[in-house]
Amino acid sequence: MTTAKRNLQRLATMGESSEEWKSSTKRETLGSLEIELQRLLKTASPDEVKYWEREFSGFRNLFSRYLRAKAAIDWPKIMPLPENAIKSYDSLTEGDPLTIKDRLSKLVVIKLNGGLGTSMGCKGPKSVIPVRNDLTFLDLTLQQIQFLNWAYGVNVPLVLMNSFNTDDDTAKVLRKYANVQVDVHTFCQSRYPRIDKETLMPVVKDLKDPDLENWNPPGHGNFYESFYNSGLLDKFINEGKEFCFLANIDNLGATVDLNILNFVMTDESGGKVEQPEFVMEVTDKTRADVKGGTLIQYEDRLMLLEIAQVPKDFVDEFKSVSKFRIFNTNNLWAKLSAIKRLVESNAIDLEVIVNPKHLASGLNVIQLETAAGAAIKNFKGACGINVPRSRFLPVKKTSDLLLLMSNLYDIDGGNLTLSALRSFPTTPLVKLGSSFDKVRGDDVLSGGSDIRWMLCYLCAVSLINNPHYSKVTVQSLYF
Ligand SMILES: Cc1cn([C@H]2C[C@H](O)[C@@H](COP(=O)(O)OP(=O)(O)O[C@H]3O[C@H](CO)[C@@H](O)[C@H](O)[C@H]3O)O2)c(=O)[nH]c1=O
Repeated sequence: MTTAKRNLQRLATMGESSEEWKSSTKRETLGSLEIELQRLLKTASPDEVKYWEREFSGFRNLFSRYLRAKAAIDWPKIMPLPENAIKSYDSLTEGDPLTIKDRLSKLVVIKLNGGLGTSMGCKGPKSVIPVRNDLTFLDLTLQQIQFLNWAYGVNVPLVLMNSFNTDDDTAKVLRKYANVQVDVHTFCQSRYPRIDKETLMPVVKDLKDPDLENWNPPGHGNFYESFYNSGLLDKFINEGKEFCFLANIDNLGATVDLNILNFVMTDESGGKVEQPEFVMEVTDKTRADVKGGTLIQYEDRLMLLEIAQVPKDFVDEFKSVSKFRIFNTNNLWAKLSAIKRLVESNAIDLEVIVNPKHLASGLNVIQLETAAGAAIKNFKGACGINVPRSRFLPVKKTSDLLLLMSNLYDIDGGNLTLSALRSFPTTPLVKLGSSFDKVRGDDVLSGGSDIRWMLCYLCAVSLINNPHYSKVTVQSLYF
């Protein structure tokens, strides 16, 4: 009798729920996966065997957590956040001005640079899309750090976590920063096999097959392990660095904040309160914040809840701003020695997010991912800080980009601030028709811009400058 038939029989006789059924069949898959991974390893070129062994060890770990995990979050178990879970940003101070330099010298800035510009119709890394005056996310990020280093006479390094999708292109682009006064380091996150949705086995059959469709970067939660494996974590600890500030490269509001830096590095309680090893910057949720994550209290712990983990029936409730009032900006501060301790003891236990995809070949696959903020529950004394919206300027769609392209924001030293000429403290809600989904039709690395997009931009700039408009809706333009 086949495994599937045996399971069917068990289901009929034991009256198992469909969730239990799914879990039990998944568990039986682990053995088959092991055989498949061993077979795949034999197809690796001899000089890459060690690399693949390490990647598969991480993948095996993630896959078995996926098999062990309960299928969905138990919605009624979500509790209101405890009172002290989220600190108010206004309660923080910069601390002693004479020691700011000392604190900055113990900081490392890390930007998550594994994402592509595909959602805005671009090939290549998202970070090389021009935002303003032909300056890209990467240019502006470097300007921000260079400005900080000049202002305080320090040398805060910038680390980029690339993925196999962005590593080569980023390396090419980085050459142009040879004269910039910022120490830039890069490392590449893991590369895990995409899984056939039906068989739950890796799609790839030969490790020499160059087709990148067979692989996925396993989410930014992979940061902790990959940073450790890169050797950079140890290097920075040995140099006396204490904290890292980690953020999405597509959030230009994620600059180094001296108040939060002082909060994580200074024990003002004289040892009475446990110092936070981890801080998540959250912000008041708006109706624009539909995709992403929020902090919840679950099974007596703080937990990041991502939209992908929300059962279908509760998605509207999750998106509402009444029950879930705050939003994870993904600006995270983590103590380097704590990352080392947790990785070495295999104690970073991130919820597995299952991301279904449909490949060009027609195959339905799943990719397993984790989110960096989910580690909040593993660090000691972790908390959230409710930061002003100016620290969260995400660019996920061309409509977000339009705001940053327009003169709604002033730029100084790579930092964006809302123009004083704007009569409202809020930004306009921009809705663009589908003809403006793409930044440009060609490769972002090769330059050249899309004329329709530029016209739309010019039109919107004039709307934004008019204080009577709080909404910009451009469905289509004819010319
Ligand atoms: C999946 C993945 C992403 N990235 C990079 C690309 C982006 O710069 C950054 C965020 O990735 P996204 O896939 O866009 O994640 P996003 O949907 O924005 O969600 C994150 O950021 C949101 C705020 O924008 C938070 O509310 C969510 O809790 C958090 O998970 O991380 C990587 O470097 N590696 C990856 O594997």
